[in-house]
Amino acid sequence: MSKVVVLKCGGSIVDELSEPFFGSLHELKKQGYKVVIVHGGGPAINSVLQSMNVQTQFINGQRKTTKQVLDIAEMVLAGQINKQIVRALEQNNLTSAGIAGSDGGILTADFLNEEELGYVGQISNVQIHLIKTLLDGDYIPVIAPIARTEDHQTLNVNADTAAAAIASALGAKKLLFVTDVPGILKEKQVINHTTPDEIEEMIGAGIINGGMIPKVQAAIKSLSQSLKEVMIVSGQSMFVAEQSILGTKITMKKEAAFK
Ligand SMILES: Nc1ncnc2c1ncn2[C@@H]1O[C@H](COP(=O)(O)OP(=O)(O)O)[C@@H](O)[C@H]1O
Ligand SMILES: CC(=O)N[C@@H](CCC(=O)OP(=O)(O)O)C(=O)O
Repeated sequence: MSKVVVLKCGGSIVDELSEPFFGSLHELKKQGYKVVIVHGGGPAINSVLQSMNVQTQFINGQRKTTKQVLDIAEMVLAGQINKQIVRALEQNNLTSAGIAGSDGGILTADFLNEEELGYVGQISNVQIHLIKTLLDGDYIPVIAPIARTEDHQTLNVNADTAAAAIASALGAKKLLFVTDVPGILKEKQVINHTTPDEIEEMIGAGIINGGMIPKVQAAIKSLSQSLKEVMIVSGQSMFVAEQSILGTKITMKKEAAFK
């Protein structure tokens, strides 16, 4: 298959995707990339839960998911947010098809920690057939982070983790986390380039915290021979500009970035 780029579109930014974001997608397609979008929707789930007076809690970046929370998460992710992104892409002349990771057997998962987290999945297998079929038809697959167990129980999956697993399974050349900050920030400055070792130090020092933690952890886990760099970029700026991508680049080692 031709070159694939996976974009993880954070829930923090889905309402604010702007002209430069769609311009970047057109630019990637022009450069010969097939684009896959995996999206989150944490803030939208929070607001529905709040309107229903249901308490919600995160443990290490994973939402504690009771049966009631699972139903709401699936409704918001695979319904509201998924369709919102497809509509925005179509409005910007990008043909797309919205699906969930639970469709076509894409994401199989085990319970991550049933006792502590409830219906939260840890991905055990990715089946890429449906994604490839859509890419072959020139659709941008837009994937909600919902998985199934081997015996068909639906599970809620952190979207950063889902994007990294899908990028690995597709042998993607690029994985970009599109979020509401222009990259990893240190003393209010964007770090242009960093490595897993430096990231561990920044987590230890509290420089990287909250929602940035599952993102950088997923990024590190996905680095491989085929996926040599992962980017964290803003959904409000053009992240593909004159062949170079703006944001924070994560590679195994510093030198690798200049090869
Ligand atoms: N060092 C850091 N640099 C940038 N953002 C950080 C950092 N540490 C924590 N964050 C937080 O991570 C957030 C992005 O993660 P998150 O809210 O989960 O977004 P998304 O919905 O896009 O996944 C930022 O808005 C910021 O508040
Ligand atoms: C298990 C788990 O935490 N699932 C996430 C799925 C959505 C998500 O990850 O959305 P963001 O990318 O906006 O954070 C949740 O319920 O919020």
